Amino acid sequence: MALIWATLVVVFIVYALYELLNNIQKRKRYPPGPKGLPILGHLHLLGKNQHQDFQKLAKKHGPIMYVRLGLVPTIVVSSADAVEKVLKTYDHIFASRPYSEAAQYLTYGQKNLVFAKYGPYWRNIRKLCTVHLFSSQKIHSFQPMRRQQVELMIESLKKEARDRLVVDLSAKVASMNADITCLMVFGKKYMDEDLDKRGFKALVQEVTYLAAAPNLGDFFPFLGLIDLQGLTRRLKDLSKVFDEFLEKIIDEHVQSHEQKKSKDFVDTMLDIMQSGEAEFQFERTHIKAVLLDMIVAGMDTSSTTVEWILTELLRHPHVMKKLRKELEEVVSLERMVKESDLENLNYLDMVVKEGMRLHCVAPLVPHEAMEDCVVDSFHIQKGSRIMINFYAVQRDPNIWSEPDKFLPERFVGSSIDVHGRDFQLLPFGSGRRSCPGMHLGIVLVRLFVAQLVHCFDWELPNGMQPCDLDIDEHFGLVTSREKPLMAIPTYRLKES
Ligand code: HEM
Repeated sequence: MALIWATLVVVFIVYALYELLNNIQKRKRYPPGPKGLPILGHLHLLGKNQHQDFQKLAKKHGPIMYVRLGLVPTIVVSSADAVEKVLKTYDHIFASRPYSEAAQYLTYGQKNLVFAKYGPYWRNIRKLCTVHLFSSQKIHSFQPMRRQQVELMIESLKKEARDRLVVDLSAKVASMNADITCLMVFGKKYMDEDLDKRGFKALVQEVTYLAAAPNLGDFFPFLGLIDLQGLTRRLKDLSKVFDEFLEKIIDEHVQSHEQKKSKDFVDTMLDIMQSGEAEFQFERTHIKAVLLDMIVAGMDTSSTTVEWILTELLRHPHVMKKLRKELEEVVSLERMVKESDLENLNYLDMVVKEGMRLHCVAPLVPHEAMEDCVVDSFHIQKGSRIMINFYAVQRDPNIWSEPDKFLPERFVGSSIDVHGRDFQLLPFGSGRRSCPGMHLGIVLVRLFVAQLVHCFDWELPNGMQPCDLDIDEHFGLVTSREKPLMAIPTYRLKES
């Protein structure tokens, strides 16, 4: 009898606690959001372009919106004010990254910088990359190499101009940027075939596509093993290709390590690993994970930004003309653009800012809440995925007039820049997880755009009119043009 009473008391206490917790939860005010389905939550609302789907939903439900992706509570942030709260006021709470199958398989269990969980490992790796790759001194030291690579691209375009060939500008810029990234990080160039017959551009794009595709394994962990969509199999295949390539690079560096006078980034990381002096665990897999970051984040972002800016210049000939006039005045038709010219090109600066605003290459960036937090009186629970919709912010009609138009003049007399302090324009993010490659990215984008506009007149193929040039997007962690940008160059500088 005593046992029955004791059991009843325990059941009653458990029930009372459950009710109490439930009531506390009910009193918490969660952000508004659309009605979801049982089990799936809101996954069915996501189509090909998630940034645009979320933008439409946020117009109805507000800038801090709750959706449930399978089992994962998700907060979508879509206004400059709300982004400021997340990336500045509560940056210490939202600075982590969520688990994903992509991060798991491509980056050796989140050992890279882009997907690493917030904590001492991430802090150390970030410091290492900042000192040895992204410091102003390092960026400056690669200037002659950048000039040489840009000159090579211009020479090859001159040949194509003589033959009146239609050029795949997307591929041209991507290939030059791949060479620059390889020289900077690995100390030498690699051919497309060194990686795989599909080449750098295609494989890097596959990485950024798979990293953002809604993989059921991310939202229902037990489905990861079944891999209903076949996405995880594709991730594993990709990871094998990159792993073999990175192993080869590390082996080459180990073999030539002692004889080398000047050390590249891989040598520096090997030194740190071999010295055993790192205050954190640092082995071969960690080096491979960080190198993969540099290939993916370094190669695709800058060239995709250039691709979008050139697209808009071709769609707006009067802007192209005005930019060319500035280049003629500052640089002259006697010579190519030098990096030292860039600071004198004010209209170029506006064109680049407007291009980055309109075509945010990283439109939807995932963060993770490390603790419960209240933002704008809404409760956000620990472990929630936070999707920052930079695309929605940068096209918000409450901030930007005619937000879908390409209007560089909107920056005349404006102090807004892209460095992470102005929350209405954040192509590089802001706060702890903001882009460490920002200064390098800005130099590359400004240099490539200026050089291509200064050295060549560009004509669309098959008599296509500027207004017919499409701006269809291929959504991914980096969002590029759906189809490559094609144009015919005519060389315009005075031949010496
Ligand atoms: C125009 C060029 C670029 C753009 C628009 C861009 C944009 C971004 C954005 C939006 C983020 C995420 C910010 C956040 O989580 O809130 C990011 C992170 C990152 N970017 Fe860039 N990026 C560019 C160039 C580069 C380059 C050239 C490199 C390296 C060679 C690079 C390396 C990284 C890395 C490693 C991270 C992860 C940082 C972390 O999680 O701590 N990026 N970038």
